[in-house]
Amino acid sequence: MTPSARIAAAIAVLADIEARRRPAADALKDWGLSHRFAGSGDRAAIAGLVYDALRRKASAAHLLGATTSRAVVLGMLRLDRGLDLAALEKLFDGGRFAPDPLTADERAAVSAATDGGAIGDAPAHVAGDYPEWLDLPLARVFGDDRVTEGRALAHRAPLDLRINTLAASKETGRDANAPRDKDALRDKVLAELSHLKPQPTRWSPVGLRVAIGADAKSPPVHAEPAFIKGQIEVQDEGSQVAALLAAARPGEQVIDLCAGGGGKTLALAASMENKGQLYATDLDKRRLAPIHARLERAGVRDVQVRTPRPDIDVLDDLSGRADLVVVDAPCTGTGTWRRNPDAKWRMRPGSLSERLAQQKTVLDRAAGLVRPGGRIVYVTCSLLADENTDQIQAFLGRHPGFVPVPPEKTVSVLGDKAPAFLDSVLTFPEGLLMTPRRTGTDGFFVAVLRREG
Ligand SMILES: C[S@@+](CC[C@H](N)C(=O)[O-])C[C@H]1O[C@@H](n2cnc3c(N)ncnc32)[C@H](O)[C@@H]1O
Repeated sequence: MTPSARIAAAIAVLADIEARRRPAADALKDWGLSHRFAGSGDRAAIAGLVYDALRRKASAAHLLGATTSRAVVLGMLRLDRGLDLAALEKLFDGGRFAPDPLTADERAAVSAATDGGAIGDAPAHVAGDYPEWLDLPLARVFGDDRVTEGRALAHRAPLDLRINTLAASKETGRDANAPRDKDALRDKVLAELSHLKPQPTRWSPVGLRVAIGADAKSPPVHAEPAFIKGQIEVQDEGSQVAALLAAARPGEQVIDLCAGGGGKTLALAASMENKGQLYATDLDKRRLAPIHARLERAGVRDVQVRTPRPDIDVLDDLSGRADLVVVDAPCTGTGTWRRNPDAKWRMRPGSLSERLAQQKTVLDRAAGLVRPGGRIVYVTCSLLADENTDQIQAFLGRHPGFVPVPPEKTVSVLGDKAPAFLDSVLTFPEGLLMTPRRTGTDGFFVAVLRREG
């Protein structure tokens, strides 16, 4: 397909998303099924256009003074990809598979935008590309910075990988993860993945980052020998750091209460160097199911999966015994808008209240599992105070035996990176917040709560 035809296809897919209020992934899949001639490169490019347009939906529509899919794609190409009038006229040339030529109004609008994507006097939620109803909640956390925070959330996310240090002992046969074995593994993985040009991540000592171009597909990491051998996992650096901040130590009794597919469980198991006991559970057994294969592949030996059962508390025997309970809570996911731009516009106030109730339930359950002197680590991938600091304040009100550990202490596990990390995050008495703008990661809130002995 020509670049123009790909743009026309992206406009059609966006129109379908809007008209039928359906998820972008479904609309893209249907488009692929009804256009079987399109190759994988075409599909990736069209998906890239659709997701980038969703990322910049409000500012692009504002630039063009219209909310049609055509306006949003055109605005995105100008604001996000920096195409000037001449380049856009070449693409919108009215050819057989191309979008219609630009109108006089469209030409004027795209010419008015400055390079770098500024759009003048737009209100904060438009310039920051987020739903208007979230302006007040975001202003509460970020103040005037909410526009730049929103802009950073409207960029494409890189692909982050976590090196599984447990694979080092699998390779060497030695039980302990000696630092030299870990270094050797990292060098080996870097060499094996050199075609992806990975770079070490800024904060996580076990992270690698792969940049993804505008029209490029995410590389098929699952087919890499390093992945098959359990040496790498796909995990955003923010999620890696959240797991590191939990500071699970070898020999501890740790519960991962919202384990889902096991992303954090695997990282916690690596911190524990396969020593101690990690219990993984989730409310939803379907979400938990993939964890078994992932644990196997990663060479994790110290995890017991406790699959939920109706009318039975599968953690009953652990009451008041855990050194650490990790609550990777269900949340609105506002910190992951870079990866899910579709979710940004689909989010409704009702889903926030639902998540708040779930967070309260799961935090209260965690409180009953921690031993005196033990800790709860509460994590969300949300930016909203209601789900983060407010939720923790309310918890502390209900459970006066817990105290928050100050972020200055929590970050010490990052070693020599701790001071710069602390300067980058937003800190609160209850915890800390990473954001794409501040830490280059997805948005993650982390609170550590110690049960007094
Ligand atoms: C953010 S996801 C977990 C992601 C996972 N930890 C990972 O790193 O891949 C939140 C999880 O909480 C689970 N959940 C919701 N309410 C729960 C509850 N009351 N108890 C336990 N898990 C719950 C959901 O099913 C969902 O899998």
